[in-house]
Formats: sequence, structure tokens, C-alpha cells
Amino acid sequence: MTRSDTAQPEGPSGYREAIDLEFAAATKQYAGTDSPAVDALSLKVPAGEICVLVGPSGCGKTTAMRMVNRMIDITSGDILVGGRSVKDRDVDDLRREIGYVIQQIGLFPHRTIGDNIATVPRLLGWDKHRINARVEELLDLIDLPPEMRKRYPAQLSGGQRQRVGVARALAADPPLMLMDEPFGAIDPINRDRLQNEFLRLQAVVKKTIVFVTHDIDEAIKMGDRIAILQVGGKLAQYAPPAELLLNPANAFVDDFVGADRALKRLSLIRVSEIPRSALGNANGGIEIPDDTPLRTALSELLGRGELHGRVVDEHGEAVGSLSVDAIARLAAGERL
Ligand SMILES: Nc1ncnc2c1ncn2[C@@H]1O[C@H](COP(=O)(O)OP(=O)(O)OP(=O)(O)O)[C@@H](O)[C@H]1O
Repeated sequence: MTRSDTAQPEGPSGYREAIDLEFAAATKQYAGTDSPAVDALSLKVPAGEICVLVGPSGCGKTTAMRMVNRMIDITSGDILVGGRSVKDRDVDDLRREIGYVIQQIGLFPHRTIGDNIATVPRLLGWDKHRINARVEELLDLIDLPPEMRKRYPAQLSGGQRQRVGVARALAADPPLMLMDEPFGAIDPINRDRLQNEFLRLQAVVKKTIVFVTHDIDEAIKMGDRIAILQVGGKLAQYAPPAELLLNPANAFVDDFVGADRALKRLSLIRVSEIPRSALGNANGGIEIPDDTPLRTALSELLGRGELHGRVVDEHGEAVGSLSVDAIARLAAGERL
């Protein structure tokens, strides 16, 4: 294998370009079953975006994801990675382009963290120096101290192990990542932290990602686009989170996103996104930094029994005032 076949040109920094992914009427019907587990799924994931597959248990999320790296064969239709059918690809070659992260992580217990992260680069025949540099870079990226590379998985917390799982999947810099309930086994507080950390990481590495979850809140937080599947593997709606919350395509989606979808929508909008001209004149009230999500601003206002707050920019300058009433109108989908 030549260098050009593998991830980065030389050690750290500089990421490989992400690639598009397309499901084209991809269908899976398991042998001995009457109906498809995934039924003519068609959707496009633009390069560098996170597509979340979400839906109730058994709706075909994992099946859809595993057809991408051919862990499951496609019955009919196709899946294109970077414009090429996965069916025409050598399976090993294809999988080298696709990072895979699962809930139970699957770290090798008798190998150090460093060796775990280095698994794929070793398979690709990178030299020692390059592997070493890459492991250091990834530990830094996932915010683990360099000395952790010598530890074994059992000597890490669940959250740290999960981060190592992500680092291992990123090691050979694959343009596409599949993540199957990656944070599913983590407690809610650490889960929130890992999600934030992962989003920060994604802002740097900009991979094309398919992310499976059954948790609609996680989908809204992580997805650039969300595909909601119904049992029977039928796509109910594919849209960016805000659109999904504002215009659910049918009763199933409406029900699945939940009764508090107006509030969920508020968590996607920051105060800074409201046109300044729509803010009232700044006067008293509590201070609301303009990078605050509207849902947080609303809780702060209500929690303190205030009807208005003073919006301040990153320099602490007051730029206007925001009322509970204005937030309520935004929640209802009105433009200010
Ligand atoms: N190997 C198999 N043989 C037959 N049926 C299968 C097989 N694997 C999955 N199924 C069925 O296909 C459907 C979709 O399963 P899949 O695991 O993709 O759903 P899921 O949405 O990921 O579910 P969960 O959220 O519970 O993990 C289910 O009805 C499941 O029982």
C-alpha cells in the first residue's frame, strides 16, 4: 500500500476531505421475514454533515447504518459513498474509509490506550514515528492527557473509554463515520458533556457522520439533519432539526418529537440570532449574554420572575432587551 492510499499525508494536522453519502432506495429484507426492515430508504447526506437516524426500537436504524459498510448486504437499491456504489467496492477497502463507533466501544482490554488508538494505522502499515504523532494528536483532540496512552481500558472511566473509541475510529482519518448509539451507555450528565465535546471535535474534523440514536433530544442536538424512521423501515421525514420541530410531516413525527417541541426549538436558537432591530430598548432586568440559547434565557427569566432581560454582547455592552412574550412568539414559529 502506498502512502497516498492512507489517511493523512504525514502525521498530524490537515484532515482528509469528507465525502457525500447517498441512500438510493436502499432496502433490506432479512431472510425468512415477510416485510423489509428498511424499505426503499432514499436520502442524501452532504459531505461534512451529521445525519441522525432516529426512531422507535426495531424501525431499522442499525440495519440502515450497517448496510453502509456492508456489515449487512443490501437486498435492493443502492448506497453511494463519495458517488460510488458500496456494492462495487472491495469490503476491506470500503471499511478502511469508514470509522465505526458502537455503544459497547469494543476496546481491546489487554492493549494500552495508545495501542488501541493505533490499531488501524498499524494495519495500514504507517511507520512508528507517524503512528506515535497521530496517537498524541488524537489524545489531545479528545482532551485526554498524553500519559493516559500507557493505561489499559479498565483503568479509564466509561466516558473516557468512549472518547478513546471515537479517537480510534478517527485514527486513520476516515472521511465517513458511522456511530451507533455511541453515548447510549453513559449517564445523562457525562452524556451531555461527551455530546458537546464531540460537536466541538466535529467542528474541527468535519466528517460525514451517520449517527444512530433512539433519543429525539440527542438527535436534535447532534444532527445537521434528522431522518425519522417508522417501524417497517420507512422514512417518515428527513429535515434539519428546526424544520422538523416546526413542520412535522405527519402525526407520527409530531408524536415522536413530543409535545414540548416548541421548547426544543428554542434550544436551537441563540439570542444573537434574533435581529437586533427586533429587540426592545435596553433597560433594567437580568443580563442575558447573546450566546445564550433561547430556552435557557426563558428559564432564567421565568425562574427569576422577570418579564424582560437586558441582552449583552461579548464585550458586555447592552444591545437591547428581550421579553418572555417575544420568546413565546418565536417558540410558536413566528418571525420577529
Ligand atoms: N438478522 C436478522 N434477521 C431477521 N430480522 C432481523 C435481523 N436483524 C434485525 N432484524 C429485524 O429487523 C428490524 C430492524 O432491526 P434494527 O436492529 O435495524 O432496528 P433498530 O431501529 O436499530 O432497533 P433498536 O433501536 O431496538 O436497536 C427489527 O424488526 C428486527 O427484529
